[in-house]
Amino acid sequence: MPLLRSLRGPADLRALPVEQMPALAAEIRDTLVTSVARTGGHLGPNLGAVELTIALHRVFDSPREPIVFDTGHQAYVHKMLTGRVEGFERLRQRDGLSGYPSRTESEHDWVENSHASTALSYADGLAKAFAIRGDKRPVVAVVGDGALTGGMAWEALNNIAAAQDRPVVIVVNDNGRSYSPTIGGVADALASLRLRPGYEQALLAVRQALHRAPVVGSALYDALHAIKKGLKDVLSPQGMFEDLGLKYVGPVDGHDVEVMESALRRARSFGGPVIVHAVTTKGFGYPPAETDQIDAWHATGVFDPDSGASVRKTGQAWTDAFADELLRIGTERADVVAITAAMLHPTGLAPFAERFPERTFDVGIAEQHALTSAAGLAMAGLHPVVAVYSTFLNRAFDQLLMDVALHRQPVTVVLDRAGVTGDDGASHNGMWDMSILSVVPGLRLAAPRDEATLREELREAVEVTDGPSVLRFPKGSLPPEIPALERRGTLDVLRRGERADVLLVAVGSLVPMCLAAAERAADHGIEVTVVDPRWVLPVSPKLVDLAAGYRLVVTVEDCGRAGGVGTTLTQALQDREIDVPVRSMGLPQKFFEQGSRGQVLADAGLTEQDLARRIAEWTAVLTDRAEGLSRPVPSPEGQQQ
Ligand SMILES: Cc1ncc(C[n+]2csc(CCOP(=O)(O)OP(=O)(O)O)c2C)c(N)n1
Ligand SMILES: CC(=O)[C@@H](O)[C@H](O)COP(=O)(O)O
Ligand SMILES: [Mg+2]
Repeated sequence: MPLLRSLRGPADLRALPVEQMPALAAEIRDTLVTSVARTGGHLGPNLGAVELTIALHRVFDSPREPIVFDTGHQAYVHKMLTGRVEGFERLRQRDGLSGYPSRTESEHDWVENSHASTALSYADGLAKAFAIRGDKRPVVAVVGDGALTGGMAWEALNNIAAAQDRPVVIVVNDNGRSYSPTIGGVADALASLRLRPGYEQALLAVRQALHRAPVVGSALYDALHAIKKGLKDVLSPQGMFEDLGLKYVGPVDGHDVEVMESALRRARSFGGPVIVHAVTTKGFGYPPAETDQIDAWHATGVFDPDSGASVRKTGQAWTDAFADELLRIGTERADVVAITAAMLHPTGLAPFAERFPERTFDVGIAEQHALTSAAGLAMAGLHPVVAVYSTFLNRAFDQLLMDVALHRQPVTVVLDRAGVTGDDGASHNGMWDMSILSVVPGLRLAAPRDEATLREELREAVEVTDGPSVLRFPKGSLPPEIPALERRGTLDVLRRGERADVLLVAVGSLVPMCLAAAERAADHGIEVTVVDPRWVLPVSPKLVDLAAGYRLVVTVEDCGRAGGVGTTLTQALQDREIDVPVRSMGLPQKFFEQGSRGQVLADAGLTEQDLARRIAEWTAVLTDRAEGLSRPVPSPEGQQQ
């Protein structure tokens, strides 16, 4: 039986001789490539964490001694070694294996949030709790060099370094990259440490040489001890970590299990906070992932394992349209600058960066800094465009509220992956932005429905000069163009019902579904007018005027219902003392298990069938309450004829 599938858990792994580890690593690597080729996933990061994870589970007794993975996208090997290798057939799929650690999957998994730079804070908390209970077990955190550029990581390090008797082993998995090469002073400091010969390597080489030399017994021990002391003085570099009061072990070859084990055992023996600096290569052992476009192998779709060629071609993506329009704007306006939080390619800023390198800033995985730095750029007369995934904006809410909006600074935030993303699980769905941003005074938010409105609304956003403007669009391919019948202020009328039965306010990516549902409703004699508000914040007075003429208003959004368009429109109607009933459809405030976008939207009842049925139910209730539904279609200015 192959070695990997013979392991029931870490105890079996620890029982194997270290000489078998290269064979096990090769098997794991082969399983990663063949499996992720079928499902898609984070191949590059996991190929880089094979030996490191094997060594961790041979030195530490998970789950009793917690191993916390930062971001968690590199925990596939951890899952394989903790009894879940069979689950990779359905990686990132509904009822399959999560692409991140999952507490419901295994007691070995502690943290399932995929937002970076959190692991050290969890480790700090765990270590403090153990210390309070007089428990001396160590806590291990695996943090990437990218995640180490996030502010929380340094807040945690500041705390971890404060207690020299709390055993926290921090494994820095340093492959020099987030998606792209990691930027900034932290990256440079790691690079300078990385370039120095590793104490562990040298020690292992000396030990192997001595074992071959005619030296035995105490003479061997004395020689080794003397050499270790000498090596330590010469090779063990001083660095930023030791200045902080953290012991430092490394740099060590993160692809050599024996060396990693030695380093981890030494770190464990300290009994206090210690950094093990593992040097790895993203995509290690699979040439396509090591050579061309390493960015692309960070999170890959389905591919041919033999050639590395991507198998599934998708249509033009929302991101591409944004990238192209921003580039055009950048050629027209020298004051427009771009900011990314270590995701230049995924957020579509690469073309802008290529053309305007001096106007593009990669701040590392530091969204909070990105927003406040953008406020600074704006205060000096520029117009920053900050491109982040919707879910990652959450951590920069206060910066957007107080550093940008309070100061009425013209910053444009572009939220890619807004709405349900699905296969990256609960912490990746962009389902929070319209809820949290609806409370920001002076903020304008647009939700384009197609390429034309994306380009148009991006241009409108960068024209805003007295506060933040936000654009949100989903992951994936663009829909066909959706023309408007007419424009009223900022809103587009997309379909006109014969009677003022129902006004359907369709937001962004769900417009096609709403139009289809309106046709279904019409088949049952219910007349539905469909409008796209385009700018959902602030609520358009034209929308309020229009809504006043209908018997029922239904809002549909790919975002949490709390604080969404349904809520803000209801409040706007109340403020005008207009008593038209509003029914809002959106995502329930819950954490969705991984699945396809379609599956999660269906779970939330956001399908044309569900929407048509709900409209029929609501109108039936209203019919029971009132004498009939039909009202004359309101005149263009929204008043009754
Ligand atoms: C707050 C936050 N911003 C952005 C991301 C997107 N993201 C996922 S992994 C990753 C790069 C992580 O780099 P590193 O920590 O070095 O791990 P590696 O992939 O190199 O192993 C980024 C930016 C995220 N998960 N969380
Ligand atoms: C782990 C992480 O946050 C990202 O790598 C995430 O997987 C985004 O994937 P997409 O870019 O495919 O949406
Ligand atoms: Mg990295």
